Amino acid sequence: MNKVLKTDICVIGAGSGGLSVAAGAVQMGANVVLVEKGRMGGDCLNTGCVPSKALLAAAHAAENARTANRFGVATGPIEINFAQAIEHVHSVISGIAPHDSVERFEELGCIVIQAEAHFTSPDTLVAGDKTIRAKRFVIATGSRAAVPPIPGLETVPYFTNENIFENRICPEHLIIIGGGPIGLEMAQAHQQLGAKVTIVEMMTILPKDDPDMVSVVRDAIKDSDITLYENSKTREIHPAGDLIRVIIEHDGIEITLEGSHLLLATGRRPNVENLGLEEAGVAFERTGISVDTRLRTSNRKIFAIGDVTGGLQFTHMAGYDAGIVIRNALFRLPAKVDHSAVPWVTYTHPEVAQVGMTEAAARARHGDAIRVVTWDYAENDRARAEDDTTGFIKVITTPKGRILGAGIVGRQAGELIGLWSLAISRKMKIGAIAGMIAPYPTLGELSKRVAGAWYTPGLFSEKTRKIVRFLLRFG
Ligand SMILES: Cc1cc2nc3c(=O)[nH]c(=O)nc-3n(C[C@H](O)[C@H](O)[C@H](O)COP(=O)(O)OP(=O)(O)OC[C@H]3O[C@@H](n4cnc5c(N)ncnc54)[C@H](O)[C@@H]3O)c2cc1C
Ligand SMILES: NC(=O)c1ccc[n+]([C@@H]2O[C@H](COP(=O)([O-])OP(=O)(O)OC[C@H]3O[C@@H](n4cnc5c(N)ncnc54)[C@H](O)[C@@H]3O)[C@@H](O)[C@H]2O)c1
Repeated sequence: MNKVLKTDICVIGAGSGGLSVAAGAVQMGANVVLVEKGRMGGDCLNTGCVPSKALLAAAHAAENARTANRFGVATGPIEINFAQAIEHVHSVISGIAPHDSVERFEELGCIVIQAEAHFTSPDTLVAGDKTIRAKRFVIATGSRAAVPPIPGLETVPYFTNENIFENRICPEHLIIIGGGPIGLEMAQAHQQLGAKVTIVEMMTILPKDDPDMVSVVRDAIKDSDITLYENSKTREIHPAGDLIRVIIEHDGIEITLEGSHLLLATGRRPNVENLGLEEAGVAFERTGISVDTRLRTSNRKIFAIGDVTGGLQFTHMAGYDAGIVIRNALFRLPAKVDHSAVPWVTYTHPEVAQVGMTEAAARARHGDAIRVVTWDYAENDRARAEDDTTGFIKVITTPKGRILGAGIVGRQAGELIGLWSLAISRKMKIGAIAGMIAPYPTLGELSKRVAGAWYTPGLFSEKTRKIVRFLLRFG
């Protein structure tokens, strides 16, 4: 008979969420069992954030070399070794992997089981030849690429995020279905590394972001050699000799595309299958495991975090969820999730970053009782010096200046959004940002200037002029 392992916390899935719970809980004195069926580090390390940003870094190097001429730097024709770019991707993964490894987690004091786990009852999990009983379980099994029901798809080879970073030959023509963050980041990475790229999106690109910002990204994509079809239905897919034929409907017209490779980037499905969720009494839907604001499932001793809950699918959210679970499970504090200051960034060129409410969300909640201020990169001296003046920052406040949301499209938008995340989470008013001293010349000045713009109508008004003239009478 299996030996039963008894523990305080059992975590299923060693990705961004599961590793954060395990590392935090064990270092705070809990006994922790961590179960992982695949590679330690999950999607983010192996097939998500890390490889995609590493590939983008290689692509940016190519693009910078290609455009260096405008600074008077001649590079001559550039040569791209795609396989070497992929080597760079894998060396970055290998560099980070020890931090997420079995060895490190065992050293921290966790028992790590490398097997697929499933519940057999509300308080029992089986993983390989081990049976685990835990005071609390945490399901952090993540998500996988959703495969849309396109007729003929099964007749051709295709990439998803799971295998594209294994491809060492630059695609001659990469057709990408889906214009969300994965589709756009991979489109630019491959185009800048030498591939011809076509994107087919059934709605509009980046549908979760502010349309004003998205239109700046759309212009950049159209200015590059990427072909973009929005509002287009993919009708069918066939092999065509060595090529892949994709038939789409765009503006009522049938268009036939032929590519050497195909990437599906059409969203995610939560990993809820074969987990024994019914046996555990854990309710779930197609979109993910249902959780309350404390991330408890319908079985109060089982929590679910990260992508498997189908919420905001980002590494930093899986990490944030982990903190909520630790407070609930270890300290018995009724900590609840607060999504009012969640940032996200899409690493296109230009980057798009958002935190808090978009303008549309703020209008839906507050009607016209909001103020919207913007400031252009073209007015920023650092952006001019670096010859990258595309983009703007937009901030949404209440009439009294409480910050509701901020969006940035442009160079380093992801680095700039942190200030606004802090401001919203600390419920700061826009005056705090306007009063900050920003070093010159930095892109950070964009934040100060947009906050200053909030005061411009009042500051340079007839009323202010009258007050100043009155005060000047006294010497
Ligand atoms: C191409 C791409 C780029 C991305 N870029 C970014 C980015 O730039 N920034 C960002 O914030 N987010 C990004 N994301 C999203 C990010 O990767 C996910 O939000 C994050 O990995 C979710 O973490 P998780 O812990 O919920 O799941 P995962 O990291 O997927 O981990 C789940 C783990 O559970 C294991 N598992 C599943 N079922 C079982 C089982 N039954 N038994 C045992 N183990 C099991 C899996 O093997 C996996 O290792 C990107 C995603 C993709 C695909
Ligand atoms: N920079 C980042 O933080 C980053 C990067 C990549 C991924 N991610 C995370 O991973 C998630 C998944 O990314 P994603 O881009 O796959 O998903 P997504 O859901 O964000 O976007 C998928 C896109 O595909 C389109 N689509 C769906 N079915 C289609 C079809 N049959 N034909 C044409 N278009 C279709 C959708 O309209 C949508 O625009 C993201 O939502 C995000 O949470 C984050």
